[in-house]
Amino acid sequence: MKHATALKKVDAVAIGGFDGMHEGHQHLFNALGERGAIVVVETGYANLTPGREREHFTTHPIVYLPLDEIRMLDDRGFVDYLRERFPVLSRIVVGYDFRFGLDRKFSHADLSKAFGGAVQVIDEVTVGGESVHSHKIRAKLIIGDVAGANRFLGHNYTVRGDVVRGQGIGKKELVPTVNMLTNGFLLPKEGVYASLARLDGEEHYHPAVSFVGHRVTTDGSFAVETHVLDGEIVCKERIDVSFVQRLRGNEKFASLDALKEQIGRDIAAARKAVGRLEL
Ligand SMILES: Cc1cc2nc3c(=O)[nH]c(=O)nc-3n(C[C@H](O)[C@H](O)[C@H](O)COP(=O)(O)O)c2cc1C
Ligand SMILES: Nc1ncnc2c1ncn2[C@@H]1O[C@H](COP(=O)(O)OP(=O)(O)O)[C@@H](O)[C@H]1O
Repeated sequence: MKHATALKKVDAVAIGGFDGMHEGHQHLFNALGERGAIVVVETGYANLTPGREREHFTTHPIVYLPLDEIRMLDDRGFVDYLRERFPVLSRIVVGYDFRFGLDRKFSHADLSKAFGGAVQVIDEVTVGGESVHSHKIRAKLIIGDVAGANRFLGHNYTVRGDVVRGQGIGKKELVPTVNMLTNGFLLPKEGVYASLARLDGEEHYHPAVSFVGHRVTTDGSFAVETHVLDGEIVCKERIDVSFVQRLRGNEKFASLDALKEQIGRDIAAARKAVGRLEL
């Protein structure tokens, strides 16, 4: 949040790490009123929505607290710390498993006692009978289950980054692709994905197919590259790639022609998966 004056009006906060801004987190945010803010406890390990990426998934202002500043506080110390920053705070929203303080010693019950005001505890949020948590979303991405990760997130898993130059083979001999850096984001398992791409901050997403992995058929280097399905495009600075469905694993082909044929099949499969999808 930019203005210290705005903090003075915040009457409710939701507290947590909030990496992913997933379905469970959204239930907390829904309980915040008009003057509610999100308090992110920054561990430095967020890789689903690193840093300010979280701001794409909420309309509430976000205040970032470094974990080092609060990890040693006891329940009273933590409440004092919050009151200092939010002088008219009357409600704290946390999840059923919220813990804080040294060795995660304190629970929402301790917070309730120390705060005196309202502590609203959100029940466990599940999807398909499974409890939603950031670490489970990471586990799904690592095995390439982007569809499963998306169900937990409640939105398509999206990585953003600067556009970089590729080897220059794609455009000449295969298909044109936008290569990107994905600093800070966890990438799904190496392979080919039906995706949606937003180019240079455009409003809408284009259906696309993305490759994540070592280009074992060509120079062996690691790349995240996206071919947009709906014709010639220009993308110079930034690209957002949302992963929708895994199509296949990374493979080494005997020739560029064999890879090109497979890419043709990937494009057809991606078109089927995302051709008519809109965000
Ligand atoms: C849809 C798609 C699928 C791909 N699949 C593979 C693959 O299975 N194995 C591989 O080594 N490279 C794969 N690639 C990456 C190509 O090797 C890469 O596009 C080529 O090296 C050109 O790179 P450049 O854009 O940097 O010039 C794929 C690329 C796309 C667009
Ligand atoms: N599935 C869920 N149901 C209800 N509350 C949750 C859920 N997941 C997280 N929360 C709450 O959201 C806040 C942020 O939790 P955090 O630890 O960052 O999420 P996660 O457990 O997904 O890593 C905490 O108050 C936590 O209790």
